[in-house]
Amino acid sequence: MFEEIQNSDIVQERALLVGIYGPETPRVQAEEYLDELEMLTRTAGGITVDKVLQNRMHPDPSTYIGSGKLRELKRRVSDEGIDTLIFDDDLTPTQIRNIEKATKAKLLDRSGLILDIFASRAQTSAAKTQVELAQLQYLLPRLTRFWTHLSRQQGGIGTRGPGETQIETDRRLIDKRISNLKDKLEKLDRQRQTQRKGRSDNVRVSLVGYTNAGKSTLMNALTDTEVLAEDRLFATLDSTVRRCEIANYDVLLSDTVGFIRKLPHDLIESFKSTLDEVREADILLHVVDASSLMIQDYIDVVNETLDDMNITDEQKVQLVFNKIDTIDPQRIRELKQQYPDAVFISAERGIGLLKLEEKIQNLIEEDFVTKTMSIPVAKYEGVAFLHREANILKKEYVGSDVEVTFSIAKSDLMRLKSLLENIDTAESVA
Ligand SMILES: Nc1nc2c(ncn2[C@@H]2O[C@H](COP(=O)(O)OP(=O)(O)OP(=O)(O)O)[C@@H](O)[C@H]2O)c(=O)[nH]1
Ligand SMILES: [Mg+2]
Repeated sequence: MFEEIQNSDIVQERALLVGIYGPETPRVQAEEYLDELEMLTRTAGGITVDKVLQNRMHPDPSTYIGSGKLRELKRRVSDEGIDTLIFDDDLTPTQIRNIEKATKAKLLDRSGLILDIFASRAQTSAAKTQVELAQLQYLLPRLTRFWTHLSRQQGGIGTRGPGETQIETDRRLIDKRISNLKDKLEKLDRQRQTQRKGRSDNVRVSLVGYTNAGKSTLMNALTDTEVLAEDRLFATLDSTVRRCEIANYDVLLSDTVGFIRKLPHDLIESFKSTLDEVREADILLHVVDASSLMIQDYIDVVNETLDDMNITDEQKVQLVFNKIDTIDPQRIRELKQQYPDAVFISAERGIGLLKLEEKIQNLIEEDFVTKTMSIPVAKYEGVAFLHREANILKKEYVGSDVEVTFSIAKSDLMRLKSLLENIDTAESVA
């Protein structure tokens, strides 16, 4: 049963990729989706034999593609030695059943493929747990499919009764496993939270962006370390945090998992806590691959995913166009016009990094002010607040006052002021 879930036998499988285009997805876009699916297939270790697109108003509810196309697929599966059909959209259990029956090929959809890649790349206990949870949640509504799979191997027909029982047993097992995994994740979460405590004085910067945009390469360039960066999708699954200095500020820089369109919802759910680093960051550097053609699409996917993960827009987001070494100057000029606030860099060649650091410094300083205030000692709540939220630069007692020089985020300064106003100081005046 659990062997099936792993899907890892995709290694060197020969695959046909299948998608549709129509009123909602123009052909060029569908082609880009399939190119990306090809990259995913390669990352999973498969070989794309061909990409098949069909023009349709909607996916067919029972077979996704039309019956003519289905027959064509069936023929190609046997003629060209195709092992697997990979669909760009998620299929319903009915569609899976019907297509499997008609083509006798192994089926995978985009979510299944992404989950498979995540499973093969997960290194740490947290990532492994998160991926397994997502896989089981993905599998649960599709259990029938795996049963048809098994029943066919066992000779099929007539096994329906025992099959149903088997599914019930599997379902219970999986439910139990899911709740175990959730418990484990909660524990890991608490550990992580303890680790994060004590970091609150630093400025936190998080790298976010589409997979393969160059986040890890930028992390390496800014921190002089070696985080794995490679030309594969989802090279990074866990957040890595590194300390670095930017314009005299102690910065905690975190590198995170990349996003992709149609990221399976279960995966988003289970990776939520990995992205706590992002949630708690002061500044997000949104890294974009400047060489791609549909830049705004990629930016939108990242923004939508951040929304999905309830990452509030309290943080400042700085667009960083990477890989400018791969595009011509004319294109750079166009992009600069379209995105006047973006920074343009090549993380690999070290181009534009000083500009980027300057920008980060500006963002930090926009937010922080340095202040000197005299606070009556009696308003100890105010002083305690400062100790908690500000960087104290100087502190001196002058009579019944304490004179403090501190640097603080503007929003916290407002909170401090209203806190001080609301403390009743009648006693201290007397
Ligand atoms: N030409 C060029 N290639 C780059 C640049 N920055 C990164 N790359 C390449 O882009 C690929 C992806 O880089 P990564 O840093 O792994 O990208 P990532 O955003 O961390 O990707 P995931 O962790 O998979 O989400 C690698 O092959 C890098 O060598 C750049 O400035 N120029
Ligand atoms: Mg990475």
